Amino acid sequence: MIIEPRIRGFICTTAHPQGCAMSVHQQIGYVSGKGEIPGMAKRVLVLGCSAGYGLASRIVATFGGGADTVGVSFEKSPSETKTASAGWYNNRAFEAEAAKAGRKAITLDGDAFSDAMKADTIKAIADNLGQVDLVVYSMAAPVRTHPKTGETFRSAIKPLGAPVTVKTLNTDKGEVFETELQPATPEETAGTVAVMGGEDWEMWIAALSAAGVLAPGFKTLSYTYIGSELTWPIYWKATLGKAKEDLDRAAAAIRTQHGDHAARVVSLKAVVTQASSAIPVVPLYGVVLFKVMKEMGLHEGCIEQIDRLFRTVLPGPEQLDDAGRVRVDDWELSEPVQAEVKRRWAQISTETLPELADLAGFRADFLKIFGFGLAGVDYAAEQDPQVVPEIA
Ligand SMILES: NC(=O)c1ccc[n+]([C@@H]2O[C@H](COP(=O)([O-])OP(=O)(O)OC[C@H]3O[C@@H](n4cnc5c(N)ncnc54)[C@H](O)[C@@H]3O)[C@@H](O)[C@H]2O)c1
Repeated sequence: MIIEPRIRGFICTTAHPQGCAMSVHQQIGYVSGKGEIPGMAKRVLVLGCSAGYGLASRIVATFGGGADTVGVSFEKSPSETKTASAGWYNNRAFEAEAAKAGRKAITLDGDAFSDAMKADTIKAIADNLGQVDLVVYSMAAPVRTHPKTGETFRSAIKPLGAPVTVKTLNTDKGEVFETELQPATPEETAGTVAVMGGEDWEMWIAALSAAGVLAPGFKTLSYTYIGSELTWPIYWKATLGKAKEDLDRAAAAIRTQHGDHAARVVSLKAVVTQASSAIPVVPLYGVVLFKVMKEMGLHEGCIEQIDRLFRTVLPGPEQLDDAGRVRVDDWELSEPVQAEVKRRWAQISTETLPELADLAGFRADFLKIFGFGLAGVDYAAEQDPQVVPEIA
């Protein structure tokens, strides 16, 4: 079949197998081109391994650090007539490239919040890697069924306390408009913390530790977003921020149990992923930010951020913020970048968008998540949705 993008709001319901393979291949090329990262963990577990920051972490671990990996994600497999989700293709492409490089890559697909997936993962680690030295927690999910109580929680992307009026962007139409967002109820806030907070991360570390598959001196990282005050009303000072604050609590609890260096929350920059595209305000902030950072020569996507995290930031002298977090959002939040973003933000409208922001770049990045718009892929060619072609 000929596979084309089918976009519904902020998701694309199709994915291109060869395009996803090309995207993985290009990210591997970026990391390999920078050479080896000395001293990196050699046995790595990535939770949320199939897309965005988790996929980038797995790629950097294997192709920068020479690591064997176990990855966990929740993706949809293909049928004869339907494409898989992009992450499923990414996983197959990653496994093939890792095998070619002589590295182990075992991927488990299913609900990482469940006890069953934790047990399967422990077995996969014990059978294939023995233990892990690094656990990356890079999950972004809309719902979580609690493994002990069976209760299902949903995250809500809402402000706290009072309604807020914010500028946002319809990325399909290229229209900037104001919208009023209603505040979360206490239950919605608690639900968001239950889904995106630190409890599941702690449960993973407890389960891995009890099973004896964490190597002595292991480290675990969980990713957060703090961002600038332009996005705070819907992010950092909103339901998602409450969930992310809970990661800081969880990191401290893991450190108390496993040592001062065992757990860190890492604050990353805004990038285009499936998770971030769904948050109001963030795409508008993103299109302005990307244009400014590109003009200043500071732009990074997932792979550039995560490569910098493992190659430069973590091996360097430890620099933590007041809450004990590692910061790789330093370029995004630097004074010159934020001053210019804020100047443009005050002027942003549907009319000024083409001049002040990079909507075309955002749209291209969004399509790339699903394997569309990559150079070197023949989109007019027939594809078998059940086959991920190898990129030579
Ligand atoms: N995107 C950004 O701009 C940004 C910025 C800073 C920090 N972060 C953080 O990075 C982390 C990853 O976000 P992303 O944007 O890369 O997300 P993403 O949507 O690209 O990837 C999410 C991953 O989670 C997996 N997943 C979702 N539900 C699952 C489940 N129940 N079981 C197993 N796997 C599941 C998906 O399969 C996928 O691998 C999040 O903590 C996010 O807050 C993102």
